Amino acid sequence: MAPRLGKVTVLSALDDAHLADVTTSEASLRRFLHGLPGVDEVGAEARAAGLSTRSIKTTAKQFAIDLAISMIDLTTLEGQDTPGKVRALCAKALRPDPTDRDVPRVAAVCVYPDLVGVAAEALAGSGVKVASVATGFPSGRTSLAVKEADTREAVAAGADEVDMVIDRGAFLAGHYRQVFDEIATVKQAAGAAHLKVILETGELATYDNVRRASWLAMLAGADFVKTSTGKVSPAATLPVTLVMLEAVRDFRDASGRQVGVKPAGGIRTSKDAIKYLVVVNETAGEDWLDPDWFRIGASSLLNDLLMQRQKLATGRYAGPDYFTLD
Ligand SMILES: O=C[C@H](O)COP(=O)(O)O
Repeated sequence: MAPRLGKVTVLSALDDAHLADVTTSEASLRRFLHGLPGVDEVGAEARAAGLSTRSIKTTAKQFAIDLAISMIDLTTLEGQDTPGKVRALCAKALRPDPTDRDVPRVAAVCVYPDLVGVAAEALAGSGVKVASVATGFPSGRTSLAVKEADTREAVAAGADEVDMVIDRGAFLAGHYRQVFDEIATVKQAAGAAHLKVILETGELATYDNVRRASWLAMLAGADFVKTSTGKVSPAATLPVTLVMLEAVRDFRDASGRQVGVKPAGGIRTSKDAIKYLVVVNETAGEDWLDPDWFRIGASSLLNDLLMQRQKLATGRYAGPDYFTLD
């Protein structure tokens, strides 16, 4: 059973009347965010390490591999991306292994805004979502007007999901109201598209900040909280993801609204992906073990999952050359 760190404090702070109060001013947001219980650093790391040693046997492993595939936001975020590369990635998203129709599709393809149209056309009607980074990804150092325009353009071109970055400088300077307003503005600009808020946890310095940034994003309307851009090291880690999972769990208890979690950056092996699924199950619980509520942002994880899947089915590895490039 996961320790319910500070649940009582959070619940009592967030009854309905209070929820509105919390977000009205810089001072009330600060009071609330700094009133959240501190993260036990040693405890969070020990718990993540303990969960990552769980061994998953054959049938459960097969299930976990397919679940992980179905949760991938298959990502390309390179300066040299081309429409051809995005089309190839979309083909892979739709049919990860052309020789095996039982392999599930991934959840989404994640691209820069200028390539959303290409992805939307390639994925039309398939159920695989188009996700786009926006708001001056990866640094977020543009004006709010530009961030809004970036978001609107991505959605107009066909993005189902928007992955925005927060202004880490403003957050670290304690300008919580500014960060809140930015997220709320981008949420409005995104319209019906789901909003994933990237905290860039590698720049937030402490687990307490990760907890505060998660709550700030959720209070401002985030549909998902996401660890990283993949451009900063460290990117996703198990303890950081565990802290974010505790936050979404406690936020649902307090507000009744469920928010998803997306670790992203540096997740490349089946072993790692399965560790994340164990942490989800043991921290937030089964309700989050679904692509609607948990995603893995990755550019080069899918092939390893396919190789391990084939190894389980046939007893031997096909080798990386067997599959198309991630
Ligand atoms: O959002 C996803 C990340 O940018 C992917 O990072 P990665 O290339 O380390 O898998």
